[in-house]
Amino acid sequence: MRLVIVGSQNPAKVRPVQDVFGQLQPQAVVVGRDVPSGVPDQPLGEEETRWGAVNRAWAALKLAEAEQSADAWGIGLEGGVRLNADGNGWLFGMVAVAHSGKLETVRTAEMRLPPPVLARVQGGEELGSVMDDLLGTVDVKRGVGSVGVLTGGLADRADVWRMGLALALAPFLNAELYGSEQQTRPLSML
Ligand SMILES: O=P(O)(O)OP(=O)(O)OP(=O)(O)OC[C@H]1O[C@@H](n2cnc3c(O)ncnc32)[C@H](O)[C@@H]1O
Repeated sequence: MRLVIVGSQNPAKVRPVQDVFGQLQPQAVVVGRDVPSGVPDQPLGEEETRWGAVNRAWAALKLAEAEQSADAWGIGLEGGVRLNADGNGWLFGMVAVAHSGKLETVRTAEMRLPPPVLARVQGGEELGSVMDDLLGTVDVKRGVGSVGVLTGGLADRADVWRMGLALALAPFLNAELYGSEQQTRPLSML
C-alpha cells in the first residue's frame, strides 16, 4: 500500500496532495499529520521557507515509514513571503517531496501582496491573520487562501499546491531520465 503523509493538518494542503496522488494511484492513502516545521510561523524569504517544507517532508516520511515501509512518502508544503529589491512582497510556497531517501523541492508560482498587507507582515504579523482582518474572512489560510480571495476565485491556494507538487514529482516519475541529478541528501544533513 502506498502511504503518503502530508506534514500538516491544514485541509488547504492535504486536499491537493490527495488529488495529485489519487490521480497517480487511486488506492493511495493520503493523510495529514502535524509535524514541526522548524521555522517561524511566518517564514520570510526563499531559504527559510524551503527549510520549513524540507523539515516537514522528512518528518512526514519518518512517520509514514514507521507505519509501513513498502511505499512511504512524506510531503512538506510551506507558505512564505519574500521581498524584492524594489520593496514589493510576494507570496509563494515551497513543496518538498521525500521518498526512499530522496528529496525534491520546488518553488510554486507567486503573487504580489497588496502593500498594506505586506507592511503588517513586515511588522511581525502572520499573513493569514492579516488577510482575515482586512477582508473579514475566517481562517482563509485553511480555505481558498489569499490567492483565492485576491484572484476572485480564478485560482485558489490548493491549485497552486497541486501544480507545485506535480512538478516536484517529475524526477520520481522519470527516475531513469533524471538519474543522479535527482537531489539526494542523507537525513543526517538536515
Ligand atoms: O497548519 P500549517 O501547515 O502550519 O499551515 P499554515 O497555512 O498555517 O502555514 P504555512 O506554513 O503554509 O504558511 C505560513 C504562513 O503564511 C500564511 N499564508 C500562506 N499562504 C497563505 C494564504 O494563501 N492565505 C493566507 N495566509 C497564508 C499563513 O499566515 C501561515 O501561517
